Amino acid sequence: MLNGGFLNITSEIGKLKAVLLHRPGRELERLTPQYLQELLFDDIPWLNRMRQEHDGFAKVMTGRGADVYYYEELLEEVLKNKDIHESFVEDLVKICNIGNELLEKGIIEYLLTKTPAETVEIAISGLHKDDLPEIKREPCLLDYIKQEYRFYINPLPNLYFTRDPGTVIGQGLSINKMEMSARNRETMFLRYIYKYNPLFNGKNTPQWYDYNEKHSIEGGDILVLSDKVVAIGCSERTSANGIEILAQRLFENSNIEKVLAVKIPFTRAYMHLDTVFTMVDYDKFTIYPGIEDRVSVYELTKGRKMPKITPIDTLENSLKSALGLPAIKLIKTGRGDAITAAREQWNDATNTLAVAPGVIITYNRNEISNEYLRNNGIEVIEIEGSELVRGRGGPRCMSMPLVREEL
Ligand SMILES: NC(=O)NCCC[C@H](N)C(=O)O
Repeated sequence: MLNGGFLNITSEIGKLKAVLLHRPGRELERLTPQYLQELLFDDIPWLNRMRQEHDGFAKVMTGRGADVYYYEELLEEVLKNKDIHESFVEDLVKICNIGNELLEKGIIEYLLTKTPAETVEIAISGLHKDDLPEIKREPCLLDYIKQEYRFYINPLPNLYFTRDPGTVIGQGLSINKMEMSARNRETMFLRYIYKYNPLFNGKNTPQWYDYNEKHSIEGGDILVLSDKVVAIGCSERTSANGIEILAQRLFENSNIEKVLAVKIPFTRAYMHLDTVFTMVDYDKFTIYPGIEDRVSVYELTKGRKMPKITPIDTLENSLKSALGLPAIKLIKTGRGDAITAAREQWNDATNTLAVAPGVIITYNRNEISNEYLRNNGIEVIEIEGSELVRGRGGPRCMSMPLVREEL
């Protein structure tokens, strides 16, 4: 097995040492009511306030001893190499499916006049049609038909949910295949960072999955429960096929011995497993009440070509056996009250991020759930999130842990 990389995640709760974020930028100012649904938003955030809130989130993590890295900075470092810049620009235009060769060529030429920082900015916030200087060419039908749509390169307003495009499992990295096309390009950025940024030490870091694969897997569904067990939600975003493939690779190439496939209802309100269930301490989880009875759990272990599958009766039993614990505690959001829980789950009360065992970050707006977590012995650090929450994600969604202390 390869050894010597920087990445190391063997639990959900070990002290957080390094994390990858994206500070919301101009891409959020390119959301319009017309395209909200397509871009997976429910409302239009106020960017300045959102950035303040995001800085507050980052500050809590640095205050707790974690190094904070930003997508935009790691990618910019990589693009300082001229050849990599060139290949990135070509891949960027290719993945956007613009569909007219001359136009694509013009956009590539334009982007190659930009500095690495400017290219990163355009790659994330999009290329508005008005920003492209006139290219000498005959107009194509696309110019007329798609006139209403204002971008050659779409903005990526969901990039601040860094949890989803990539996941560190053990000492390796899964570059995920997004189910939603609005988010596909995010994974390509991570691939460049993994391959070329020395921090990721790509040569010595195994890659478990790639965004070019056929079956979707999104990071919000992957919970690294221990150095031997991973839970993966089968959801609106993560396919059963993807889970099987990733599981078998982990069994063959890492220390992981068991994958719990947790099928949750396929609906936007519970888009990923971490929107209804997160780990908060050695033996404690927070859960959206009622979901325990609507999930089915399958234990996957190493098979000859594909994993062996054993259905397990309850989520609770699967966790106890996987973690080797006599008992676990499921702490219900909204103190178990159906209306409070539904309201607070929508605002990501269940989507907590542990910075150490029993110490979690949550949004301050979820008052009842936060108080109930405290009553159950959890230290809750609250952050502002009135604007951040409008993209439908909480502290766990907004972070991609790179290194945690071993338990
Ligand atoms: N892990 C997560 O649940 N991430 C939240 C992603 C929200 C984003 N608007 C999306 O729909 O993909």
